[in-house]
Order: sequence, then structure tokens, then C-alpha cells
Amino acid sequence: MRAQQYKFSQQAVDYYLGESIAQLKQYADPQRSLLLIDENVNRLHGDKLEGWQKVTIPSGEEYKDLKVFQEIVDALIRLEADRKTMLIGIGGGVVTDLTGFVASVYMRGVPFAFVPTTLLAQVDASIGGKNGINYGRYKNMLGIIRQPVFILFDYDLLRTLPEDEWHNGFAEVIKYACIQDASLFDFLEQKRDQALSGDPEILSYLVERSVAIKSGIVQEDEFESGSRRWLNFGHTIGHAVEKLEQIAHGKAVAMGMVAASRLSQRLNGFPEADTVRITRLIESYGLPVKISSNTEAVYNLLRMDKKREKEFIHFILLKQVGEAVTVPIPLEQLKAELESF
Ligand SMILES: O=C(O)C(=O)C[C@@H](O)[C@H](O)[C@H](O)COP(=O)(O)O
Repeated sequence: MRAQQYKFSQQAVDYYLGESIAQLKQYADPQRSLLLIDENVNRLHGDKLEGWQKVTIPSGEEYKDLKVFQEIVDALIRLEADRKTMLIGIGGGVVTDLTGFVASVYMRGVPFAFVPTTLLAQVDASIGGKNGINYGRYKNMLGIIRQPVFILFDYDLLRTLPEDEWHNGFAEVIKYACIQDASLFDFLEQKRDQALSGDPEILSYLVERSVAIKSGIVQEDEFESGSRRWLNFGHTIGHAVEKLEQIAHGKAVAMGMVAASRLSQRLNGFPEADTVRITRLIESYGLPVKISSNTEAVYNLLRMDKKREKEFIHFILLKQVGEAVTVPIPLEQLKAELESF
């Protein structure tokens, strides 16, 4: 196990990398904590969490909504959770987002922590303090930026992930390579087989490199007025496609990254050969690259992206592999570009 601490504006966050979920009692008091745990994770790993009070959360993005938020608040009231009760979210991004959001508003804020159990949650969703829920057709429309007390990364939990969910997580790792780390991009190309087969050494490297890249960017711009926007590479179109097609986040981001690379080619001088390279890498990790959604429907959702300011969207493009830039694109121009794809 490797312990690290990252300091953010209101909270220092402890990371326990390569720790076992069975050791959770070392970091939180079962008498003063409540586990919000994904129902599948509880079924598969609940035996390692005896002696904790649990509230189970249904599995799936469709549950990251106001209704489940309300059910969790009801459970907290029923269990008489007070201001010192720590909420520990154990599951994928849905559970960590919901836990952080409920914890941020219940009694005006209680402490919280995460045990991310999917690759996507370990490399992305659990880090950086973005917590929230979807609202209607819009992704993460209600939310807050607030940091957890700690994050426990247990790599063994990834072994029980369903095939599809496993591939999903690689989309966000590829994103980090595209926006900030060309050598990680080479590594992902060269070590694809070991990465996909879950080779422990390669996997811990990929998680820890991703965690370091994301944490560094968030430390620099926690409230997303500059470099943090880069973490949204592939997400502007991706979020719209995710909602329209009801597909997994990683798949939608994969398609969004290919679209953003093509846009980078047209508007930012990004070499065509690199769009081809990104597309190949994404495909080689078993992720989709082609969007078949209705263009107008994509545009109508994308108009409400959080990076919009009046008639512009701060769109994330690439300059080269490993270097992102934010370019304000007028909505009308974006519409025309989408139509021409
Ligand atoms: O942490 C961030 O900042 C990100 O943009 C990371 C994204 O991968 C993540 O999906 C995030 O939740 C999207 O945020 P949103 O602000 O576009 O809803």
C-alpha cells in the first residue's frame, strides 16, 4: 500500500493506493460511519465489510437522480446520521457522485470518503471533488465541488468487473494520454494486451499515473476556470451521446474523443495522422468510435453543456497528442461542424 496526500483548497485528501477494502476500519470508525454501497459490490464483496452499517444503492447511471438522492436522505434521517457521521461511497461513479453530493448538503455538509470499485471510478470519478446528479436529459446538472477525506484504491476489486465496464475505464486513461501525456499514449499502445488482461503491474501503473495527472490538474484549477476544462476532452459531445443512446459513459467519451480529434484537425491544425492514431488506440481497447446519433439531437443537448458561456462553448481540442487547448467555439459554428461530420 502507498499512502499519498493531495492538498486542495478546503481539504487535504488521503489516497491509499493498492490497499484492501478489508482494511477500511483502519481509516474510518464503523460506529461513526455509514456505507453507501452499490448493490452488486455488496453482493460480491459485502463479506469483507462486516460490522458496518450499510445503505445499498441500485446499480446503473439511471439511478444517479433526484429520486435516489431523496431515498438516501430518508435513510440518513431514519438511521439518525448526525453532522459527524462519515458517509463512505463504495461503488462506481454513480455511487461516488451521489455520496459526495448527499454528504455535501445533508445537514449542510458531513464528511465523506470513497472506495471506487470500477476502473473508471478509480482513474476519474472518485478524484477531484465533482459530485452531483443528472437532471432530466442533462448530465451532472446539479452538483458541487467538494473533496472527500480519503480515497481507498483496492485494485483487486477490479477483477470482478463485467467485461463491458472494464473496457469503459480505459476511455478516461486514454483521455489523460491525449490531453497531457504523450508517453502514456505510447505506453497504452505498446502494453495493450497486458493492460486489457489486467496485468497487476501495468494496471497499478495506469491507475496511479491517471490519479497523478488528474490530481495535479485539479490542484492547479479546482473550480474549473482554466486547465481543469481539459479533463472534459471528449465529454462535450460524449455527454450528449451518452444521454441520447443510454450508453455507458466510457463508450460515449470514446466516441466524443474521436469527434473532438477530428474537430481539432479542422480547427486547430491537429495532424490527421494523429486522429487516425487516437481512433486506432480507442478501437484497440474495445471502445466504439462512430457516432450514429441524430446531429440535431446531439446539438440540442450539447447547448446546455456547463462549458457554455452565452453563445460560445469552451471546447477542448488537441494541439498534438499530449497537449490540449481550450477554444471558444460559437454555437452556430459547432452546429455546422457537427452537420458536416
Ligand atoms: O473532473 C473533471 O473536471 C472532469 O471533467 C472529469 C470528467 O471525466 C467527468 O466525467 C466529469 O464528471 C464531467 O464533469 P462535467 O462538469 O462535464 O459534468
